[in-house]
Amino acid sequence: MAFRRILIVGFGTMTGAMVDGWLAAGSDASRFEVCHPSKTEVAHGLTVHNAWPADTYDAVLLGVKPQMLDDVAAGLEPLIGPGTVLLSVLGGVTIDTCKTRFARAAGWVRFMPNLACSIGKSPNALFEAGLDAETRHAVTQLAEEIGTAEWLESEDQFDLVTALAGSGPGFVYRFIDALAAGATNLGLPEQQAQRLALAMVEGASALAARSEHSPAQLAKRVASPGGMTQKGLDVLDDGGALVNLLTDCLRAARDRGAEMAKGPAAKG
Ligand SMILES: NC(=O)C1=CN([C@@H]2O[C@H](COP(=O)(O)OP(=O)(O)OC[C@H]3O[C@@H](n4cnc5c(N)ncnc54)[C@H](O)[C@@H]3O)[C@@H](O)[C@H]2O)C=CC1
Ligand SMILES: O=C(O)[C@@H]1CCC=N1
Repeated sequence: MAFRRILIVGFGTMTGAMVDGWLAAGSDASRFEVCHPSKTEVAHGLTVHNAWPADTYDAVLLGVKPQMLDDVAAGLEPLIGPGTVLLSVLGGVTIDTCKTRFARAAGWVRFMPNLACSIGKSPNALFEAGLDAETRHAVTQLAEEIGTAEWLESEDQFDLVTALAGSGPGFVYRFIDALAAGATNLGLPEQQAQRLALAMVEGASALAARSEHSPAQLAKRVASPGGMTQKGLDVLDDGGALVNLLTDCLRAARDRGAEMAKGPAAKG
């Protein structure tokens, strides 16, 4: 079985990037429909419904902001019967919350992509409840069309995985900016620093992805003993500075997910 008809509720940055990826991977635009109360057109000429459609779909992809869940849940529920799987990309919204809102669904999936799905490079974290083996396979296929499928067998680590793989691009973009800002602080023209930082990260990550060496080994291959790179690495490694900073960063993002899961009052 494959998901042939998917209704998207909340067609924004994230679900738009997912559709870009699915279309690039060969899906036909007719596979997707969008439900939005005010939009008349969306990218790629997908069909837009301004009211809840009286139709059935293999899957509903929920992509509104988490704070908007209860604004759409009551209207959407009648569309999600025993033939429809609920796929949610909402950060900090648990499977139990999805089950409560859409109790009759064929199954519930937390599907955590990142924006690189638009180029087929998203590590997609997945957690499900209620799926049979065939439907779980269909979700795996859907994820693999836009990157990789990483199933979690327990929801406990979902917020941490979201912080790492979903929010991660935000942290990497900040790192690229910071590299460029550092070089600018030291005298390089800003535009040139940004160009070099971005091209360097692109090349370094592409190489790491296809190298037989781990990132730790690659760092050693760059650093000549007593040379320039080692001096720079010593700054990052001093007292575990970089690891500590990134642990704090991931902890803050992860814990925000748990806070959001407690309910609308916690959603800032
Ligand atoms: N942006 C990212 O990199 C990632 C976002 N996510 C999740 O994706 C979800 C959406 O985030 P973004 O795409 O960044 O936000 P966004 O603001 O770009 O998208 C939300 C969309 O929902 C639409 N919307 C609002 N009310 C609606 C309604 N009543 N009916 C139908 N559509 C409605 C908005 O017009 C907008 O297009 C969030 O829950 C977030 O946690 C998950 C992973 C990564
Ligand atoms: O910032 C957020 O809450 C969402 C979840 C992962 C990426 N964006």
